[in-house]
Amino acid sequence: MEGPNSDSSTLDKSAKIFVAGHRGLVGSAVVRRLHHLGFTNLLLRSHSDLDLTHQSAVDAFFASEKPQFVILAAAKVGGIHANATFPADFISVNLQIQTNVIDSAHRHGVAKLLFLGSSCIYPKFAPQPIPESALLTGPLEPTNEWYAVAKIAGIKMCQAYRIQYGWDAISAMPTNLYGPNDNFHPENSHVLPALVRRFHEAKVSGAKEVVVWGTGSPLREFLHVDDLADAVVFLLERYSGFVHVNVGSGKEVTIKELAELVKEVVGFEGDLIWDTSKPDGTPRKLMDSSMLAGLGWFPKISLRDGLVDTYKWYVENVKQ
Ligand SMILES: NC(=O)C1=CN([C@@H]2O[C@H](COP(=O)(O)OP(=O)(O)OC[C@H]3O[C@@H](n4cnc5c(N)ncnc54)[C@H](OP(=O)(O)O)[C@@H]3O)[C@@H](O)[C@H]2O)C=CC1
Ligand SMILES: C[C@H]1O[C@H](OP(=O)(O)OP(=O)(O)OC[C@H]2O[C@@H](n3cnc4c(=O)[nH]c(N)nc43)[C@H](O)[C@@H]2O)[C@@H](O)[C@@H](O)C1=O
Repeated sequence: MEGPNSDSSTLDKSAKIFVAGHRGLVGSAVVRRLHHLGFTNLLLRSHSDLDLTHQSAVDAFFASEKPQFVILAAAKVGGIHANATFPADFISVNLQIQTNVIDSAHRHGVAKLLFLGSSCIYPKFAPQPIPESALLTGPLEPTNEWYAVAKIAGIKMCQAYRIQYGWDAISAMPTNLYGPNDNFHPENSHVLPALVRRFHEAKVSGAKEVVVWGTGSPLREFLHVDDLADAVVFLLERYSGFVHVNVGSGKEVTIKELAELVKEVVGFEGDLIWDTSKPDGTPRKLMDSSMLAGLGWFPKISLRDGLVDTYKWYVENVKQ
């Protein structure tokens, strides 16, 4: 799906841009967006070619390739179950990747870096919609506090390098994302891809019911990854501020409403069963994206359209 806002791009189309994590949900969407805009000199390395937790390998990569811009979309990512089950991996891997990339990028002359965090950086009971100023004002949601602490450290590292070296490192905080190349793992993924897979498999097998986690009452804000990629390029080109920037759709739904929508889009005709032994997580996390709106960026893809697009991609690429 085409993003609308970064079309009048100002960067040189031959700029050497390293998109870290280009095979993931976000990284692949950023690559699609940059290609659409005519960028011709993208620097890409898969995880097997360059493990970003290896400091010396990352440093050698930056020393030899000398990218001009970096979009840091490589991370250890997962849904509520993965975050709560593998806390050591989520804090350790993320701290290593972002520390290695940010520090090497600075030392080897990268002009600008964009770090991707997440809405989970905010306190569990932050004011709604959540402004950027809510950072570090209260306790985090326990299911993802390890991941959140790493992401907060990433924001602070960008700010520290800006203060000490005048280096142009910025941070974007997306809300819950979905789209092509998402992780559709049955347990470790986020809710939207998990439900796409579960409803699709139930439809194909003729199952009478589908189990959905929690009570269905938590509210979540979803943004299609093509909108996010558009915002990322927009910020890379037009924002050089100290404060991290929220990137949301401004629209929230309950998990129950989401499950009903996925059921309808997939075409499953059975019942929903709620497994209340599973955690709900944060009750609500609607971002206040007025700072980004003030810069002139707005999302374009509705949840229904984005879900139809994602299900089509899933059927064509993941399941027969
Ligand atoms: N998905 C979401 O809902 C949200 C995501 N974000 C943020 O967006 C960013 C990207 O997330 P997303 O695209 O969803 O995640 P994905 O898991 O889809 O992609 C992450 C990418 O990083 C790569 N990667 C992981 N570890 C390493 C490593 N050690 N060395 C090199 N590459 C590595 C992965 O490769 P491989 O698969 O081979 O390991 C993968 O290509 C993250 O910073 C995340 O916090 C923010 C808010 C919401
Ligand atoms: C983006 C954000 O994502 C994570 O936070 P989260 O928003 O809680 O993520 P989630 O998508 O996994 O769950 C959303 C809600 O949905 C419910 N739910 C129902 N059924 C399924 C289900 O089948 N799978 C999952 N995963 N959740 C389900 C689930 O119980 C919860 O109430 C962070 O850890 C962190 O990674 C982060 O930053």
